[in-house]
Amino acid sequence: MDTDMERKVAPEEEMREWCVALPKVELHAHLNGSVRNSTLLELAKQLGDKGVIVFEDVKDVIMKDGRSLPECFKLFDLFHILTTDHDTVTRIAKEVVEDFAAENVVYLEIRTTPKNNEAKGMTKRSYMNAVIEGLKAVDAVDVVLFDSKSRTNDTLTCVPTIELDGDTKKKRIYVRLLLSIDRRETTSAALDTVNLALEMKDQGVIGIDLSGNPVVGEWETYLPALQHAKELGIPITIHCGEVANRKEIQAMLDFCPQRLGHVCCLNDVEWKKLKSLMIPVEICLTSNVMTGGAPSLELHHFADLYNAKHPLSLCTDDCGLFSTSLSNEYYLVAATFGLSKPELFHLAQEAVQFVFADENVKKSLKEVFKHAEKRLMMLSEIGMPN
Ligand SMILES: CNc1ncnc2c1ncn2[C@@H]1O[C@H](COP(=O)(O)O)[C@@H](O)[C@H]1O
Ligand SMILES: [Zn+2]
Repeated sequence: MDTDMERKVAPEEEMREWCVALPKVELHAHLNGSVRNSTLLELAKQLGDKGVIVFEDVKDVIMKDGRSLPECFKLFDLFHILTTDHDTVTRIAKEVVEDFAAENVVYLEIRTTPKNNEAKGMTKRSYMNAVIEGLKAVDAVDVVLFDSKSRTNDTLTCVPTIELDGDTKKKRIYVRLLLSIDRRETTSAALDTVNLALEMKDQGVIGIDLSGNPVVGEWETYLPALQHAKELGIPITIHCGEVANRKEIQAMLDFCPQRLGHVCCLNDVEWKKLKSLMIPVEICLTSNVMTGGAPSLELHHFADLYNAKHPLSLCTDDCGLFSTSLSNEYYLVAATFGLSKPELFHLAQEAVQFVFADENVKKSLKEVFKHAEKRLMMLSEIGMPN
């Protein structure tokens, strides 16, 4: 029988563990799509007991495997019923950060749609305050939420604290917020969100996202708000090409945001244009395969972009909804496309370049990776690519 010292680990299992140990940067994660199933079930049970929903129906929906794109958006409406009060928003924000930190995400941009809900006395501002309260309530890890220019002592003296071999130091995770404009919103509501992002830039809000059901709404509706954000110097990321809307994909590429999410349904001309513009892409493998944006993992456009050395970063999109994790997304890349550990490390490290946070944070993150590289090399005697 194996002793602990001689523990034999299957290569697949060893690779999974290595992907967890790898420090990672998450740039595309929706708050309400990243909620733990156990929390959703608990919230559903409470609302079921109050007679607001039928628990058994909701339970089946939450636990179902595989979701089409239209089903996802039905589910989000349900999630929003479950999570829409200030205390619950605070709770899920706290848990989501804890979960990402637990798998060695060292920098997290979490995006969420600020919500008005008169019945709950909620404004977009109070919703965001509840999110921030959740981030501050995290105790298990050290959350760094502000830019060094707006607060002192937060980022300049970062000591990397990736724990791979039983150190007892607290882990550190940088967290920044992106405010999402939902495609159902009006121009004026979208402008409110951009103005809120400006107002909250000293509180960890560093960017704008355009998301929501891709078959709903018109590009022209959000353009004034996105233009406004651009003029204010607020970085922007856009969900692009989840469906084949030629006119919109063209307009999004012409707008040239700092980053794009998904880029699934681009035709040859659009694909060439994306590559020539070198806009960094947030790649969401599991999400795209589950919602039909990519035919399979093997045929996912990751391979084309990766081989072309296009700037990209692996992301989860909605780790709760799609039952994945960022470590799993790295594992899938290794298992599907045959990337080696040094290549995976390089991929994770490169994502630092595309974060919306300031240069001090980037510098600290580079240190984190430098430090981790030595440890990961010790862990599996790997060499890094030149
Ligand atoms: C699957 N692909 C996707 N495509 C487009 N938008 C998505 C999305 N996944 C999530 N969202 C957007 O994020 C919201 C949930 O988080 P928040 O309430 O903002 O925290 C959804 O309502 C949708 O607008
Ligand atoms: Zn998304």
